[in-house]
Amino acid sequence: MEMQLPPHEGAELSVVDMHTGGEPLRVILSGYPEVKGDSVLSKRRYVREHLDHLRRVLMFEPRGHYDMYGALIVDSELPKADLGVLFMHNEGYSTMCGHAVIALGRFAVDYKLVKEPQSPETQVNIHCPCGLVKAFVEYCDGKTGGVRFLSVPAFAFATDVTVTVEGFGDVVVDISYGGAFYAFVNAQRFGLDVTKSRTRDLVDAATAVTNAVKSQVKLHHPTSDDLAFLYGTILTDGKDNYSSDATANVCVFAEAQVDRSPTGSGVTARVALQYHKGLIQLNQTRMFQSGATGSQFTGKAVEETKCGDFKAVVVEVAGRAFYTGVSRFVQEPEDELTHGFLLK
Ligand SMILES: O=C(O)[C@H]1NCC[C@@H]1O
Repeated sequence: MEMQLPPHEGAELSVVDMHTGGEPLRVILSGYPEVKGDSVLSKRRYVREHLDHLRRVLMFEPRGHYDMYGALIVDSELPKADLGVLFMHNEGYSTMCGHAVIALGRFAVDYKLVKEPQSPETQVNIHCPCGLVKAFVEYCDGKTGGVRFLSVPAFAFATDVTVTVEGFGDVVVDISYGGAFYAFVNAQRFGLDVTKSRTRDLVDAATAVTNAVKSQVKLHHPTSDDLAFLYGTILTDGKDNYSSDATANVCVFAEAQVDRSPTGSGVTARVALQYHKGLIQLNQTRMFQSGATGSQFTGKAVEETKCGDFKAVVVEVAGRAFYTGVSRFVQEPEDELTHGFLLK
């Protein structure tokens, strides 16, 4: 049987689906109108204000699901960038996404968004809303492989901050930035284990922390107000002292969305925090494991730098992404659920 749709009306959107450590990435190939704005950050504002219906179509059911994640490739204003990208999820548009950068690195080489690929690694400069991220894609005999990236300067924003969390009382959290801000807490504080507890219990605790930090701590970022918001909470196994063993964490971000991967921007922020606390040295590679799927990324601080007045580090994260398929979606005008819906 031919893989063709019967005659139909309505808009079409085509995508390539990938995953990195189990976390989906839907890369949008076509179907979006021009995204206006003279910078990636202003384009992020533009899609939020004018094109949000398309995020719902591609992220929500029946084409996506509660935990779907997407990437829209846009032009960048930076001469050094090979591409710009906007990230989307169940609640809106994030500023950084490591699992997406790992997948997009491969995608950019395979779909020829960079000039001549080089072996053993091809560099792809990806302009994310948080800034320029440099990805290095293994490339051999015409095939792409693992990806490592150097993120924007990452820094510990505040440590040992006490917040009052509904249902749990006073909780001490650390807040760190890895292209997006996260709160970090040892899951033990809630009697939970990031690798064994029910996902729902981890989500409830992490969401309560996120709500508390959002309402009780004012964040700021030295370069842009657009970056100054809490993206999520990462519950950890507390194994922050350097070890050759992996340390596990679960990231709950956006609207109680659960990352299946170890979270690239979360690993970046966590390494910055560990470095700030003197628990890891420059170029000491640590393994980070997703409590959700067991998938792993490596992370290491490679250089000291500054971000405004914050002492910061450049963090390198590495992982692997895979293709899962391609889809051509349609929106039939008679379909009353065509705009998308979510079940909580
Ligand atoms: O790997 C990351 O950084 C992302 N994964 C989903 C949530 C974060 O944006």
